[in-house]
Amino acid sequence: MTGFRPDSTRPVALADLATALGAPNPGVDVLITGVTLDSRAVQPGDLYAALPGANVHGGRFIAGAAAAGAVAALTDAAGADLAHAADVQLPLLIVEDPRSRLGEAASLIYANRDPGLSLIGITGTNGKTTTAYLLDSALRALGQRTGLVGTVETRIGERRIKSVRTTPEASEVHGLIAAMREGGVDTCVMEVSSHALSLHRVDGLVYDVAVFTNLSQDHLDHHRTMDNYFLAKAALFTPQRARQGVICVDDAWGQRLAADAPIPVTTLSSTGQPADWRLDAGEGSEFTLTGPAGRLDLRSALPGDFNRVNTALAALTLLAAGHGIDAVREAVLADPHVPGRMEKVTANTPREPAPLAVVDYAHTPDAVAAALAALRPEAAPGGLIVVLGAGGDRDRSKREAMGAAAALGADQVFVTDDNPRSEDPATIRAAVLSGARAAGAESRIEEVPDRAEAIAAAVEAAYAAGPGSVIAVVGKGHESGQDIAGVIHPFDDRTELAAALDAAGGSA
Ligand SMILES: CC(=O)N[C@H]1[C@@H](OP(=O)(O)OP(=O)(O)OC[C@H]2O[C@@H](n3ccc(=O)[nH]c3=O)[C@H](O)[C@@H]2O)O[C@H](CO)[C@@H](O)[C@@H]1O[C@H](C)C(=O)N[C@@H](C)C(=O)N[C@H](CCC(=O)O)C(=O)O
Ligand SMILES: Nc1ncnc2c1ncn2[C@@H]1O[C@H](COP(=O)(O)OP(=O)(O)OP(=O)(O)O)[C@@H](O)[C@H]1O
Ligand SMILES: N[C@H](CCC[C@H](N)C(=O)O)C(=O)O
Ligand SMILES: [Mg+2]
Repeated sequence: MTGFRPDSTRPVALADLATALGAPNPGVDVLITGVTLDSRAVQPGDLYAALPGANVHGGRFIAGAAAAGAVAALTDAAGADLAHAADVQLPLLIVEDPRSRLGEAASLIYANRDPGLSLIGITGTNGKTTTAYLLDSALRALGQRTGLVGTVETRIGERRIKSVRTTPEASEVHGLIAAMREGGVDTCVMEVSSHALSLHRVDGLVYDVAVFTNLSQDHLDHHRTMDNYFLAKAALFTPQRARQGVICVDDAWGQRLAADAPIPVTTLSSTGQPADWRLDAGEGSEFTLTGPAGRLDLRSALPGDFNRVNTALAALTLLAAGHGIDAVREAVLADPHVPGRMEKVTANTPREPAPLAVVDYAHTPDAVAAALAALRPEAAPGGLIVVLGAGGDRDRSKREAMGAAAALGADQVFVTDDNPRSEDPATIRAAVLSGARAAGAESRIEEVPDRAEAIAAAVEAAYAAGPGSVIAVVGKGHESGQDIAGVIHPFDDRTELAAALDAAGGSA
């Protein structure tokens, strides 16, 4: 749960909601003031959406929801059967696919047909969080009050709360937009995951600008094929969901999206593909953007070619949203802080010469390759050392490729645990290791199950490699816990890395 709900609501009569959803009217005169799909989060006056799930049918919790103050439930026939079997008296709105109606219901309940603020939605496999922070920082530099919804946190102006998922469920998303309107937010920047699109989490919202970063392997556990994964993302670039698009056409998926999108789009290329805007890399982190509205000389605050692209996408999104080119140039140069993405970590008492130590969120094969390529120029004469694992209960087929990308991109690889979740950690490591071993020499690859020990071993290896060495701890970025068998153990790569650097300093 995000924990944000609007303070005031405009109650909706159950009969009106039934009409809007095309559900039979239960004939009970109640007013609805909120909505949730989690019985544990019900507040008095709520509609409880009892949805069928992968583990359980929400219909099982209708009694609990009623006890907590829900005044009606939205469900399907199976949910209604469960409610009747439990002798629950709550009025029911029964529709065929309640998940697909939740956005519409929430939009009505939270009066979001006209949200009263600008909405920017960012999708793509990698770069959503980074681009969202870049945009948020630039919008604030432009004097706007901003809202942010994404992997790291949800923010309304200065109020912030840690995120559980990248894009919350429709009931929360709509509650958030209403709370942002109340809080005087001018623009909300939202990461829109492919899960969100395929699971109807952003139904009922129309983005002023939709942004596409890139597509590469991830989440095939959910989408099965890259084509389905692409189509889930492409659904954002339709008139029902967005007024216009900003699309990076560096990969073939972006090119396909730009060619097929039934909305106006602005394209960007950093690789020489035909596009409206061309990105030319300059010295260090500098680059120029050249396109129909002129030329922009910009600089990326974060290392890596890909961060030039993210910065360029942020700039083009602001132009698309109607900001002038001079204002955009200034705003994009405002220094953003992006937690856990290419974030430098330093020791309190470093033993000099200290290695460059970076925490990054790369958890796909493409991102691991991109992050290591970004750090390669820094790694001389010492080596580039990477620490990584892969998450459990997620796409299994990316693990070998992540290991291979690590062995190809780094000189030394420490394979460790990420969030094993319900899976056997050794099995996950074995997949990462086999990919690494297939791509690199055995002597450069080591398995250290405990993540803190792996980080400490990487620090020792960096000192052994000598001056100019680099350590990249990737996969968990901003995360503050490690999920092992459903228990979240406090763990922050940045803290562990700083502690390991300090310990190495102390041992000098
Ligand atoms: C595949 C997926 O996204 N599943 C989501 C889905 O699960 P589900 O429908 O199968 O849920 P279930 O456990 O069977 O329960 C059924 C229903 O009963 C409800 N329930 C359950 C128990 C209870 O006591 N009371 C109650 O009301 C649940 O809220 C749910 O609506 O609905 C649940 C409730 O909202 C989500 O928690 C769950 O997300 C799971 C935990 C998840 O991890 N999703 C990840 C993969 C995800 O969404 N990731 C994306 C992409 C990340 C990125 O690349 O950035 C994200 O946006 O974060
Ligand atoms: N434009 C990009 N192209 C390729 N790799 C990128 C790009 N931007 C960031 N990365 C890499 O991907 C990692 C994840 O970036 P970020 O958190 O911004 O993406 P995300 O799309 O929000 O990911 P998630 O879906 O997990 O929330 C970064 O830490 C970096 O290694
Ligand atoms: N939003 C991504 C985050 C993955 C981060 C990584 N640390 C992992 O646990 O796999 C997901 O839910 O797939
Ligand atoms: Mg993200």
